[in-house]
Amino acid sequence: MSKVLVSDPIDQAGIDILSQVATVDVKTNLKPAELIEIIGEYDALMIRSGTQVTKEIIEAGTQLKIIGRAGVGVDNVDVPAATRQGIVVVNSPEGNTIAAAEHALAMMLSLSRYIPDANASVKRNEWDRKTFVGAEVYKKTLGIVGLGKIGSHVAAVARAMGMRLLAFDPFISTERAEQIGCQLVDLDLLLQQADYITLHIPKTPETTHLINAERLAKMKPNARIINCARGGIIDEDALAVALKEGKIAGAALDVYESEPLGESQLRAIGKEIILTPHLGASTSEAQVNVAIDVAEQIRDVLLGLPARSAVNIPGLNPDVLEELKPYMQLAETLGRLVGQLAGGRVELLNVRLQGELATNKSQPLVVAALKGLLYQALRERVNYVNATIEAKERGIRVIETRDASVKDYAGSLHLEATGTLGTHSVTGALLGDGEIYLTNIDGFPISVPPSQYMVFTLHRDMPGIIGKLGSLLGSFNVNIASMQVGRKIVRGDAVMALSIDDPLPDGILTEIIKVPGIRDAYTVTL
Ligand SMILES: NC(=O)c1ccc[n+]([C@@H]2O[C@H](COP(=O)([O-])OP(=O)(O)OC[C@H]3O[C@@H](n4cnc5c(N)ncnc54)[C@H](O)[C@@H]3O)[C@@H](O)[C@H]2O)c1
Ligand SMILES: O=C(O)[C@H](O)COP(=O)(O)O
Repeated sequence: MSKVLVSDPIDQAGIDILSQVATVDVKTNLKPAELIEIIGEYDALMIRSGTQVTKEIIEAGTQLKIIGRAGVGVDNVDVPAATRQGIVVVNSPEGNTIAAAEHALAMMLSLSRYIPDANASVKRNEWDRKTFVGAEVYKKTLGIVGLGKIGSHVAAVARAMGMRLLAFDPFISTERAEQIGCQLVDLDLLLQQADYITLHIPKTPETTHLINAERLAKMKPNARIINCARGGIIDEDALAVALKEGKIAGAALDVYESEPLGESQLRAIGKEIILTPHLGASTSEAQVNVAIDVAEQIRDVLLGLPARSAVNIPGLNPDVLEELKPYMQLAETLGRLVGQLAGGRVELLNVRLQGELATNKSQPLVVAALKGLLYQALRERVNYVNATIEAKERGIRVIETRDASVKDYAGSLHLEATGTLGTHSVTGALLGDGEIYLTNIDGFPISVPPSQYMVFTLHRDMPGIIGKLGSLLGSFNVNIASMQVGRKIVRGDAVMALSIDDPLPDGILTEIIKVPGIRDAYTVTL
C-alpha cells in the first residue's frame, strides 16, 4: 500500500479520501531535518503553506510521486526540482477563492471602522467612542490589483456595496474588466485615485516590492491598502514608514515577507494597521474544499491516473484533461508500442492527430506518447511530469501534425518513430465503448485491441504461414489468445498481430524469423 505524509493541518475529509488508497501519517511541525529523514518512505506529500518543500527535501523523497498543496500558492515548493525528479505538483486553484476574497473584504471594513482596536478597547473595560470614528466605503473608489479569481469576487461584492471599481491587471482585457464592473487603468492612476487598494496577484520577481516607498508616496493620504495575496508584494519597511508619517491612512496584512512574522516595526503601529496570521483560506468551507480537491488528485496519481490541477504539467488544465482523458491512455499505449517496434535509439517522433482529434490540443497527447515511448528505457521513472525533459535530454525531436481529413475512425492518433534501426508507425483509435484499438501497423490496416504481450510479424501473404507460426509457438508452449493479419494487397506484404498469454520466451523471436516468408518479427509488452 502507498504511504502519504500530511505535514500541515488538513481537513479530515481529505485524510478520509487518502485513506482509501494509502496509509496516511499526519506529522505536523516537522523541522526540515526531520522531514528529510522520513520523506524517503513516502509516495506522496500533502502540505499547506507551512511546510517549505526545498530541493533537499525533494531529493530525499526518492519514492515521491506527488506533492499536493491544499491551497493555491505553490511558492513554498521548489517546483523545478520536483519536475526534474518527475514529481507531480498539484494545488487547488479555486477551493479557497471565496474565503480569501471575504477575508480581504473583512479587512477593508475592519480597517474603515477600526473594529479590531475598538473591540480590544471594550474588552479592556473602556468606552471610547471618539477614537474610532471611521469612514464609509460607499461611493469610495476601490483599486483592485490582480483581477483573477479572488480579485473578481472582491469586485462583485464591493460593487454591491456601492463602490467605484478600478483594476490593474496587464493580463486581462478591457472587456473582461468591464463585465466585472471595473475600469481597467494603469497602476499609477489606480494608486492616485483609490481610497482602498487590495492586492490579488501572485508573488513573482515582477511583483516583489511592487508596492514600494515610491508607489506608497503616490497614494492619497486617506488611502488604505490590503494585502491578502502574498508577503513581499508590499515592502514592509516602506509601509511602516508611510503609516508612521501619515502618508497613507491604513493597511491590513494577512501575509508577510517572512512567516511567521518575526520582529517587526509593523506591530508597533496602532489602529491604522491590522495584522492577521495568514488566515485568508482559514474557513471550514475552504479547508474542506481544498482538502478534498487535493486528496482526490493524490489518490488519482497513486492509482496511476493523471491529476486535474498539476502545476508542472504544461497544457494539462482540467478542461483539456477532461476532453482528452480517454485519448491519453491511447497515446501512451501507442508510444510504448512504437518505441518497442523501433528498437534502438529513437531520434524523431511524429505525433499526428487525425479526424475529429485534429481540432484538440496536442500537447497532453504528445506528453503521454513520450511517456510511453520512454517506458522501455526509464520504466516507472518516466511520467507526465518529466517525459518532455527526459525526451529532450535524449535528443528525441518531436513533430506534431494534424490531418482532419482522415475519416476511418471518429478520431485517431498516429505515431511514427524514426531511430537508429529505422522507422515504424502505429495508429490507434477509440471505439464506441472507449476501448483502444490498434488500427494500423507500419502502414498495414488491422483492428485489434492491444494486449499485454504481443508479437508482430512482417511477412509475405502466402498459404501456410499462419499455420507454421502457430505450430512453432505451440511447440514452445506459447498460447495464442488472438491473431489478425493486415494486408494491403493479396499475396503482397502483410503484418500479423498476435496476442499471447505470457511473455515470449527468450530465443523464440530468432526462430520465428527463420520461418520461410517471415521477414521480421517483434515482441512487445504493453
Ligand atoms: N491569504 C491567503 O490565505 C490566500 C488564499 C488564497 C490565495 N491567496 C493568494 O492570492 C493571490 C491571487 O489568487 P487568485 O486565485 O485570484 O489567482 P489568479 O491566478 O486567479 O489571479 C491572479 C491575477 O493576477 C494577475 N497578475 C499577474 N501578475 C500581475 C501583475 N504583475 N500585475 C497585475 N496583475 C497581475 C493575473 O493576470 C491574474 O488575473 C495569489 O497570490 C494566491 O497565492 C492567498
Ligand atoms: O495560497 C493559498 O492557498 C493561501 O495562501 C492559503 O494558505 P494556507 O493553506 O496555508 O492557509
